[in-house]
Amino acid sequence: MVTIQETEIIEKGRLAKNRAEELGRPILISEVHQIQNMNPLSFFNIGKELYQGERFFWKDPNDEIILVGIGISKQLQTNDVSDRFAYVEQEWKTFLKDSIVINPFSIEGVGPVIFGGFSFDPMKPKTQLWSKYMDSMFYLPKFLLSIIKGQAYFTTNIVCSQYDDDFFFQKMLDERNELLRSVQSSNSLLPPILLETKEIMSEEWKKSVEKVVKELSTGPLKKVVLARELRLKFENKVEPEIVLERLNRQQHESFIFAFESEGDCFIGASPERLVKKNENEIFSTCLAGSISRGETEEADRILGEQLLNDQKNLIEHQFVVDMIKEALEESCEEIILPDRPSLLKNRDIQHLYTPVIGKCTKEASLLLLVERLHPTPALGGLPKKEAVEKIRKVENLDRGFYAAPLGWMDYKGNGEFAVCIRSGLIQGKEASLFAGCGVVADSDSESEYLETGLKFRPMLRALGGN
Ligand SMILES: C=C(O[C@H]1C=CC=C(C(=O)O)[C@@H]1O)C(=O)O
Ligand SMILES: [Mg+2]
Repeated sequence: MVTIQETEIIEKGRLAKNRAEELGRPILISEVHQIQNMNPLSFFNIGKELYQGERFFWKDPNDEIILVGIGISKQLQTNDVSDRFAYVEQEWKTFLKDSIVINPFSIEGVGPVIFGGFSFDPMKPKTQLWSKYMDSMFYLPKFLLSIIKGQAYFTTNIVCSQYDDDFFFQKMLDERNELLRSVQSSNSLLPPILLETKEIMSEEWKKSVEKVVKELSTGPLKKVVLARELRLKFENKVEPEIVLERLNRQQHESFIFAFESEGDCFIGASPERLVKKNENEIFSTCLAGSISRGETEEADRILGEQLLNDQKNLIEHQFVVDMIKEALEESCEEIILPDRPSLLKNRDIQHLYTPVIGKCTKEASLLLLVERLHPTPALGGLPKKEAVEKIRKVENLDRGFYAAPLGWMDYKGNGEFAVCIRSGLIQGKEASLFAGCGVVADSDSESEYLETGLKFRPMLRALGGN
């Protein structure tokens, strides 16, 4: 059992209350404790009863940073399309001002950390599908479990107003202790039973790929990523906890994420980083160009070789490399990347992969980098603006958070965002899965269709499909 004994919260709470009174606005108190290790999935599960719809889960491919948030102590969100990145940045800064942070550890990902993201295209008319999610949406959790390079930390965030008394702080601490006490209880959840899989407008989708291919050889567009949807029906309500546990097991070398909102859950296992910032160190990833995995080691190696030498895929990949390099050049003093892609192999698919590292200038904040990079031509196309407009026009899909940046940022400005592909939206007894592919002048609609089929597999398997 995990317990947190000593606590400064009550004492500092009085200080925060006075500060709130003086300034006439709520003040954040955040307290960090080092704790014994606990299973992050079990921690996510115990929030189920009291905090469903108010949880998030994040794990990077190397297990270096795992974050699980439960309860919402503050939301930063807007549907205003202008300057949404700067808006979140500004709101977060303002909110942190005058806060009281009790954190003896100088490591990333502990203390006040917000988690969330930005929808793919705020200009695309919203449908019912994503009605529970805003275009920019972040949570500061009440309770955050951070497992950083194997060591567990627990952050309690309390937003206190001038009207809060000792009783209020004691209540939060009781809530925390209750939560930590129940970590060991295991719940028996029903695995999803898939009843129906429906491809949404797949023939129309192939036609739009063909149409875009024709335009690519004549107009200014060089690449457009087109996505499609699978709608699934289940016998019972799908439990995100089980899906998360399976994704974590089946796609362990990916970013594993879940982001709940009012009963819906956006969830997935993405192999693609958008950007990570640790002080002035920047890491990004170019991932585009795909082929299937082989049944045997030899067959797999041959497929990999084929991909590494395939002109269509190399071009599809190079657009991403050029754009990411250019976007980072604006804010980085130094950028290092290999001159040829290597292979990144996931369970169902292999990709062309180019990692990028850089050293950014002082002015470059994480969200500024996210704004510059999103969407890379692995998700949008090239040129960026024209490609996004094309997608808005021809795609019969409300992408919502699919292919969008989702991740975390701490109070020191460090953080990481993944590109949320290989993902789906769970809604009670139904779910939508999304997959897209880079359409270039040499694309063939049937092969692109099959490629998206491979990209549905990780989510389908985790949801009990084949
Ligand atoms: C858009 C997706 O994948 C991107 C990432 C890697 C390879 C891709 C490709 O080869 O087309 C896509 O650009 C998706 O999985 O939905
Ligand atoms: Mg492709």
